Amino acid sequence: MKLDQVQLTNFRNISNATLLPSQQLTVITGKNGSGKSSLLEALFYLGFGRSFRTSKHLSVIRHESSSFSVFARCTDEAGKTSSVGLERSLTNSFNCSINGEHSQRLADLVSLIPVQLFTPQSTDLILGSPSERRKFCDWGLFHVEQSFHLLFQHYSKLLKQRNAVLKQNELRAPENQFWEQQLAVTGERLSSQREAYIEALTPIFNRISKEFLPEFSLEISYYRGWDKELPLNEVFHKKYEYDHKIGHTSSGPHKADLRFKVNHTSAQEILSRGQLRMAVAALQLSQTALFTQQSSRKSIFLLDDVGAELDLEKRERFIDGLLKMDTQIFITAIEKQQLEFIDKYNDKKMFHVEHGHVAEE
Ligand SMILES: Nc1ncnc2c1ncn2[C@@H]1O[C@H](COP(=O)(O)OP(=O)(O)OP(=O)(O)O)[C@@H](O)[C@H]1O
Repeated sequence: MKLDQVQLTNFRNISNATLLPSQQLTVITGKNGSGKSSLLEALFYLGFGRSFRTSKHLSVIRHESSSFSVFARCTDEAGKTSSVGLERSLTNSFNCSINGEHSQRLADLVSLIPVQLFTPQSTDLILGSPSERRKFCDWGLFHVEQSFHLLFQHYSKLLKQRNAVLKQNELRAPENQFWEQQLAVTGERLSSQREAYIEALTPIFNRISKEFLPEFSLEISYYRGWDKELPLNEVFHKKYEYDHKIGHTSSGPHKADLRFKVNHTSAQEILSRGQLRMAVAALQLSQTALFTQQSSRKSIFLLDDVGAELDLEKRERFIDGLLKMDTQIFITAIEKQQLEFIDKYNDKKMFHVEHGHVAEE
């Protein structure tokens, strides 16, 4: 999917903007606080239904306005065009639309627009909590495995139910044991999909990480969230007393993690901040490659403040890699000089943002 036109209304400091981006590379420049990241944040909303900077939708609505909207006209790989968008208001009402049809189901919208993001906070993917890494893995599955979203929702619902029952100490009731069994079956299926995903990602990551960090041999491995020797229902059974004591389920795919090692030691113990960024860039490039390979679709990549993140050579390598996979890229930078190599790209568009006004250069 590629975006042909994007229209924002009352989004942060942008009252109104219409953008006709390049199908390949769109560069957005402007001073600090001009509204560059806000533009990317709006695009991120199309792919995730939320911001990458805040969990409060209301903070995104332009001051003194009652709602914001983001709409886009896009074309898929078969040449079919669609109009999609979403709106959020101060009363927290939410609406998304696909070709004029209104819906409350965010998944319908975000499944159409596969968006990835690289920001100054991207090292959280390695340094942050396991939930960041699960989200990373689940993004790939959500966009490729049709059954994943339902499976994930089903598992989350059953897990909530087990946790509620655990607090009441009624898990041994026969009807609750039935639900626990369902949780174990769903958890095993969810975990198999994640394992297969990481297995497919690993050789791609091994190749790409060597290009970004040739001096290291980075390894990625998957921890499924419980003892690899035991089936999940047995673990639930064995840990019942402990889970009851702590009031929630301590094992299962909701505890899964990805681990990164360099010479058998945690990557975060060895790599510098800049090297961690390169490892994340390699990881995201690998995910884009796998996405393209598994789905024959194109993704949209947002690179925020790229100048602060990678050195010039790695910036170029990253962008070259994404363009090779026909990814539609949006980059923000304070100054064009941070991207001095972009003259070599023919299909590009440049925009400048000043006090929330977006103009093509
Ligand atoms: N809800 C809002 N309504 C109006 N303006 C807002 C709102 N939220 C944030 N702003 C302002 O919008 C401006 C744009 O911020 P943004 O983060 O997009 O800038 P930027 O160009 O990416 O800057 P930097 O280079 O410093 O990261 C800031 O001046 C900010 O104070």
